[in-house]
Amino acid sequence: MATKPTACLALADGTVFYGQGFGATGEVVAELVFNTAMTGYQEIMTDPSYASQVVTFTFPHIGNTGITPEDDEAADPVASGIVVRWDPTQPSNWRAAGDLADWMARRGRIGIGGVDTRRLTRAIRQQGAPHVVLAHDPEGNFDLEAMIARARDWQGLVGLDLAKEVSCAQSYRWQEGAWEWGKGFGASAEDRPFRVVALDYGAKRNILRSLVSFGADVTVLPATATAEEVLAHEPEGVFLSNGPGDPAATGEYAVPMIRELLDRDLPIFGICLGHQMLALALGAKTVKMGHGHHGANHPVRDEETGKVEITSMNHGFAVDSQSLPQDVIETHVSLFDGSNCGLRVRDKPVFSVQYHPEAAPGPQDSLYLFRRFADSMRSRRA
Ligand SMILES: NC(=O)CC[C@H](N)C(=O)O
Repeated sequence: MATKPTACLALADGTVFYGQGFGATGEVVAELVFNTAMTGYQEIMTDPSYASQVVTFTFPHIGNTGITPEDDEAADPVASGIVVRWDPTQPSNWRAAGDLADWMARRGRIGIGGVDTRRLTRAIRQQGAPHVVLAHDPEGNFDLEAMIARARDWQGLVGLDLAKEVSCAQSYRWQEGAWEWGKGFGASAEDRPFRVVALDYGAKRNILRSLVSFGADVTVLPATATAEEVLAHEPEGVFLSNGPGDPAATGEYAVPMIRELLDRDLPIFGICLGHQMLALALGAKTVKMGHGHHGANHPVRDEETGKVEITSMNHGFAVDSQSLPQDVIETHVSLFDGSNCGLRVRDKPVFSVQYHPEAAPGPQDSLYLFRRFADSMRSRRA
């Protein structure tokens, strides 16, 4: 006799997937996205950009390397839940300090295993990222009608401001890095560290580490910090982090703050949500994508050199390149769908990318962007 399902995933259109639950019990409503990375499930789940999203992995073996505290991109998993092909197995990795399902149970995150993730991914590709309810009940009792209605009635990510929710409450100094790593890419040990203010809209730790590696002394400020508060730190450069939710929903605080900073002659570097908010501050528009880009193998062309980078991506909104003003140059383009992946302001040390140069997980082709930020601070000093 088949095992009774203990978890179920209901899509707003009424499609239901059953499987075996693991991790926490309960129910969440979220947007469902697929991620194609073959490694790095822990970094993905702890990336604050995944707030209010359930991630289905196209790679079938999730959990097999366990949980390693050094791989956390935030203190806790932020993705609402995960969908996997195979039930997680016992971890087998010398670095592992714990087990994925236990970790999820302790941190309140729901998993469902045994799902036909190919079929689910095809559905997402066809209809766009659906609203879903994911439920785990060891007794296997599910009120499907209520779940489908809840998914259908959920407002979704458009217009949702989540950056404020996941940001730090107070400012702090980030000191961990890998100086040697930066050195290999051109940071100079003789440089006095560059004073960098990093705005935390849901920053991944490996971004902060990468900034330090390339010579920054990083002070992290909360998402709602004003331009005055930023400038009080006398930054030599300002960094705008990644983060969850709709970039346009930060129009009350982040966008006007960035606009004020643009009037100063300051190097500014943005990643992902930071890129989108910088574009809004410059007068461009952002749009919601069909199913977005979530993976670790996305090809991007540098429009200024013709070089192709393989990048790590995680975004569901994008900058509309048609809306970029005259003084803004489109620097990078996705080779999957031609969408905007980078910009810079003509004659100013202000630039940003849609993808994740800090990897974690993913290839390190784009680390040069951290060096570029350090170089612009070095030139300003000179
Ligand atoms: N990784 C990110 O910063 C994501 C940015 C934004 N929340 C998006 O989905 O497009």
